[in-house]
Amino acid sequence: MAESDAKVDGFKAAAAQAAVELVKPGMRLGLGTGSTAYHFVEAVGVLVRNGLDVTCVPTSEATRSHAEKLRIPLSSLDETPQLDLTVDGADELDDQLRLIKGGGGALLREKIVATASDRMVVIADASKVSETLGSHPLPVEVVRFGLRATMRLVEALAAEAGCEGDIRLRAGQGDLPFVTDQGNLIVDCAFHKISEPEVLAFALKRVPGVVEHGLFLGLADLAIIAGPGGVKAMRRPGA
Ligand SMILES: O=C(CO)[C@H](O)[C@H](O)COP(=O)(O)O
Repeated sequence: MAESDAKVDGFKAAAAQAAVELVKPGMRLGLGTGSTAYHFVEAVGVLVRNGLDVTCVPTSEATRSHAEKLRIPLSSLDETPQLDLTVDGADELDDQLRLIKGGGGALLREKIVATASDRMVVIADASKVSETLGSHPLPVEVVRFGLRATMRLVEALAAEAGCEGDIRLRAGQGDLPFVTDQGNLIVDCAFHKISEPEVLAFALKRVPGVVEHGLFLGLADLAIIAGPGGVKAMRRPGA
């Protein structure tokens, strides 16, 4: 039976609380996006209120406004191009800490911030862990120009990479498409099973209209997973 929303939210909060233990004075932090990262931002807000000195780079406008309300000192990657630690959620992860991200539409900034960080830590409730990626649709950020041609090419190259399924433009408000913080669109690809994420990632990067995809490969070092059995750490093999 599926856990209740309140229970799942409690697991998200527990994972975030465990991750905040990694935050040390003077750190430059990347702040993720989504309902799990929300708890982490809240916890950092408490540390800041208690006098901790940190500098944070948000991965979305939503996280920026949340952090501003908590008076967390903010910076940008232009001012602070190298970060010590980024803590972010994920839509799905496997035991090699390969991730699907972008359910909240922030994948591009999230990937840029995670890549600029010495360490990326994922926080999630246990329902996000999968044996094989693909249960969650893969978000792909695309430019508006040539949208239909880009979607056709995504479909064709993904099929060559062994992934087939429904590919659709993410809806926003009313009849409008969802627009990312960077002014791009998101195409959600319901592949159901991504047996070789590296092969698919390489294929998607060949499409000129694709800005970035939600496969985060080799980026996360540690995942903090909370569920009915408590809080557990998963490490990337070889990290
Ligand atoms: O990638 C993301 C946003 O772009 C989020 O981290 C991901 O969607 C998980 O969100 P949540 O913690 O709300 O389940």
